[in-house]
Amino acid sequence: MTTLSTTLAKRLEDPRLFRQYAYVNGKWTHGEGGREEAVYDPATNEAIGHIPLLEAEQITAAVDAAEAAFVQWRALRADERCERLLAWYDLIQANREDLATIMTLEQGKPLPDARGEVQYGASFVRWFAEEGKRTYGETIPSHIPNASLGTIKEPVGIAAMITPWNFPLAMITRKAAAALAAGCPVIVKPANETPYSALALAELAERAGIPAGIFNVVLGDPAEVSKILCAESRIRALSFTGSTRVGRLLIEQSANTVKRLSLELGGNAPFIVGPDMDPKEAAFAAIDAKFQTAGQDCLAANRILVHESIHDEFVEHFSERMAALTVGNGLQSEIDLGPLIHRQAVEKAAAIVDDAISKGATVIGGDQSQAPGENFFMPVMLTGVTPKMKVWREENFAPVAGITAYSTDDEVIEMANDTEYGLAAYIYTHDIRRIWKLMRALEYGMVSVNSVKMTGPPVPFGGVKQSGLGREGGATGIDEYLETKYYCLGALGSVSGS
Ligand SMILES: NC(=O)c1ccc[n+]([C@@H]2O[C@H](COP(=O)([O-])OP(=O)(O)OC[C@H]3O[C@@H](n4cnc5c(N)ncnc54)[C@H](O)[C@@H]3O)[C@@H](O)[C@H]2O)c1
Ligand SMILES: N[C@@H](CC=O)C(=O)O
Repeated sequence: MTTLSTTLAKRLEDPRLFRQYAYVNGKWTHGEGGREEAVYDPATNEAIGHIPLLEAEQITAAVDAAEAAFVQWRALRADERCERLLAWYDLIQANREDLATIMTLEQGKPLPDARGEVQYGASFVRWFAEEGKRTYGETIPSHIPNASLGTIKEPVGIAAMITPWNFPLAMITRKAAAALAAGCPVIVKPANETPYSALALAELAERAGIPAGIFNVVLGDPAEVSKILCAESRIRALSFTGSTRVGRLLIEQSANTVKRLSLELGGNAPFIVGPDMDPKEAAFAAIDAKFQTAGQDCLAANRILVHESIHDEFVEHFSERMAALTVGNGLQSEIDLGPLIHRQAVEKAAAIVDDAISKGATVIGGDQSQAPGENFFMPVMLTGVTPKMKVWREENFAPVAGITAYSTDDEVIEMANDTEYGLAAYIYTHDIRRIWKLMRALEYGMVSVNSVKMTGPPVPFGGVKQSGLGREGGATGIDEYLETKYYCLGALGSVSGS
């Protein structure tokens, strides 16, 4: 019998990249209790394969393995770890097409976007391979007679990572490469919706010579596994990307073991368009900022705030462009939007649209009878949105664009900041004074001016308020996995100028 999993394996140049096991201590592992879960292609709702749900002792075994492997991994020179990470980078690049196919099948995003994510994910591996060589300590001018003072950087210890389904590969590499370069072993718990990208990364890590126990992928019931990871005192750092709801839970669960926490949580990005903008140019940029990954992006423009003087023209261009977007199976060519991750996401999007309409918003587009399958959601634009509506307050994570008009800069600042979130904001205007005023006043970790693209390895990615803690990427991303050890070398005799 041909199943979709044999079909998936056949689609790959290297079928060994498709693994249906967890990966612990360098071994492909099934669940000792026999529990399994199916993984579905969101475009067709067909099962692509299964994953084992590990038992509690198996999660603890991953921690044992990481603890044992840590001794040698941290003892390697930074340039030796760099070589292994660069080998991993090369293998990710060499297998880009297979990795993209796996991603499209489990996540649904169009194949060109999946290829882009593989490239994006790989770029963090290369970045941190090099950054690992620059984890400098410092020399401190001494205030203690005959002493030398300074700091050295040391790996924090075992790092656990819990990652989401919307970027199944890059959200792992941005964390794991930083931790590995710092000398930490890693235990990844990917989203159950998209485990196969993580497992393919494990296969490639093994081939790259990353030792057993250093890169582990555990699978299981998310709440069960996370509880064990949080309670485990040998895990010193926990890095999570996902919803603010689960982020809060992990803070609570990690309190007893006082872990280093990095949290990349939800967003509710405002997209502000100034009165000087060409409405067509701004509308096309807003389309890109809203609809990538079918709106399932923490950076997606959630509230589009357009100056009243160009609002109507903006809306016209936006709706024209939105109507031209193609929705379908990401494996087909010329698709702009794939499916949402599952039926609940479609139901949530529909509820947000209904709520807005019931509170007075005007709806354009979104004829759901045209949806090419159960998990698809046709793009919708809502105008006249207000703070009372869910589309304003909640991250919709769907192709639902909420638009409203404003009249002054002060008003739009207040509107933009009227949320518990603070991840990313967009400003479109060429007026330098307005840019500076808005950029400084917006309570967001990242502000992008006249550019939809803002991310990449060299930048500190992260949010303020309830969008999270810490930064990933950039010159400081590796610090999430390093401890600063201060030393005082005393009784050195007379140390001149110490
Ligand atoms: N800030 C960022 O960098 C960033 C990037 C990507 C996604 N996100 C956010 O992620 C969210 C969407 O992703 P999602 O739906 O996968 O988020 P989610 O919080 O539901 O899941 C994220 C991870 O947590 C696990 N999880 C789910 N329930 C859990 C529980 N009760 N206890 C412990 N772990 C649990 C999931 O299995 C998954 O691995 C959005 O809010 C989005 O903004 C943020
Ligand atoms: N697009 C984001 C992921 C958020 O969902 C990124 O680039 O990190």
